[in-house]
Amino acid sequence: MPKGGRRRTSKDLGLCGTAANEGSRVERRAPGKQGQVCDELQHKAAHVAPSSHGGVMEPRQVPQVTITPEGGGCSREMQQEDWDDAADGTLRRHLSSSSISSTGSSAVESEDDLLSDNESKSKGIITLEHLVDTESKPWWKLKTIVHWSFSAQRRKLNWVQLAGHKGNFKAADEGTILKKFSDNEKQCFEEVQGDALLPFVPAFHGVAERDGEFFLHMTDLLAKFDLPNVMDCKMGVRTYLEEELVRARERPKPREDLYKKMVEVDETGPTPQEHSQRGVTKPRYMQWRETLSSTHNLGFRIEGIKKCDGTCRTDFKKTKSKPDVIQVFRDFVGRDDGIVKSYLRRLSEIRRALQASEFFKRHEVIGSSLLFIHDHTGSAEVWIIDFGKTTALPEGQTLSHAIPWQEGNREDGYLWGLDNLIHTLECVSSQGPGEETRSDTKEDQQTTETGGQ
Ligand SMILES: Nc1ncnc2c1ncn2[C@@H]1O[C@H](COP(=O)(O)OP(=O)(O)OP(=O)(O)O)[C@@H](O)[C@H]1O
Ligand SMILES: O=P(O)(O)O[C@@H]1[C@H](O)[C@H](O)[C@@H](OP(=O)(O)O)[C@H](OP(=O)(O)O)[C@H]1O
Repeated sequence: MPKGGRRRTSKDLGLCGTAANEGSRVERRAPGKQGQVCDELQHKAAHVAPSSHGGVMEPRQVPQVTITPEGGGCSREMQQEDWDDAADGTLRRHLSSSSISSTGSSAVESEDDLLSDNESKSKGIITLEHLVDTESKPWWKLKTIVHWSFSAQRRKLNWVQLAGHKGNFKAADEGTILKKFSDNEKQCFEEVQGDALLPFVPAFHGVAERDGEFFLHMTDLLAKFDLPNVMDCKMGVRTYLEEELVRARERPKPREDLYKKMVEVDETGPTPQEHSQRGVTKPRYMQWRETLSSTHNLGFRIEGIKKCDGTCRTDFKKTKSKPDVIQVFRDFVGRDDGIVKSYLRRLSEIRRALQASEFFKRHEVIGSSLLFIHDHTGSAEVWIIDFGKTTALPEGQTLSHAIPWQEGNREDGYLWGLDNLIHTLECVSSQGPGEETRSDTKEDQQTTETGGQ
């Protein structure tokens, strides 16, 4: 979740050349090389792309993406089947303007851009549309195909960013991705080395530089899956930092973008004053999001789901009640009880690890997600991602992660949310909820003190 700001230099980051420490190793790719790699990839793609006419793809074989009318831009990457569809030249896809590879514009853009997320995070189911007619666009304008060598294609076709900020991710070497640098997140990655949580967070490969910008280099959790189903659940009862609350109180800064997002979902959301100023403060928006979704009543919320059939949904802002959440989970896992069991096992392991973790005890974990991934082979995993807003507590202070938040105590409700999440999945399982969780999780058990912004 690193925010805009100016570009970081290695000096800003306190990095000098290649540090000995693996955690702070900076990889560099020479500026200009990317263009060359891109050209090579274009060249290769032109020769390996499935085509009935020698090496070069014909315009009519180019897949694009369609967002259904109710939709905005769902984060969406090309899927394997898209490629297959492209091969027989029968499908055509349109892509929302905010999404990656939207316009079929110049192929000069970086291949990495194909991993970028779109502007709006939600709302659309992507569908295929059969090609009736063809537009003749030169193949070199169609960046959806020309960027990847065949070996790299499969992984990239699988990749999806379900939540978070646009453009935060880039492709990297086989099985890895780059996330925009945040000092806070880097520190967290370094601190979990040696902690009980290590087996549950993506492997961290250090800091990487691309064309003067810095990134956290980490394992791509989707890489080893075959057409994965992916779900992002944001954990905790609170999604903003206490310091954001304090700042907004001291210097309230109503934001129009947040006001617009609020009105888009619920016209009656803003107060009369917010309507007249056409702005809401960040904590106010975040609290509204929390109470509208299941963050407040369950301690987690669903941010997005991508299924193996290529459909992608991030329109869960109002998915709040336990039965509604259970229904979404049920749909996500299909009727596969084996997958549910694997997820439950993994969640129990994560729970044990959290309880044993020194890192967890000493950090306020805000905005972090659990990423659920499974595929048709029966493989199912859950990973802890996004430490962008995970903050160390003052020396000597620890959190229970299970008691209600009151301003000042910095509790995040993570464990309470995890128990509710486990209970939700148990309800999805054919065996129903177990005794243990049934007794200690209850919807709406936690009340939070918002401090009102
Ligand atoms: N290591 C990873 N492997 C595969 N996919 C990942 C990985 N990390 C993140 N993602 C994808 O990217 C999305 C956003 O990740 P993340 O939450 O880290 O981004 P962010 O920009 O910090 O989000 P936010 O703005 O909510 O804090 C996830 O929902 C997931 O789809
Ligand atoms: O999910 P929505 O409704 O799109 O709302 C965004 C979401 O809650 C992000 O977590 C938050 O970023 P942080 O977690 O980094 O605070 C972002 O704040 P931002 O607009 O200030 O980036 C919100 O706009």
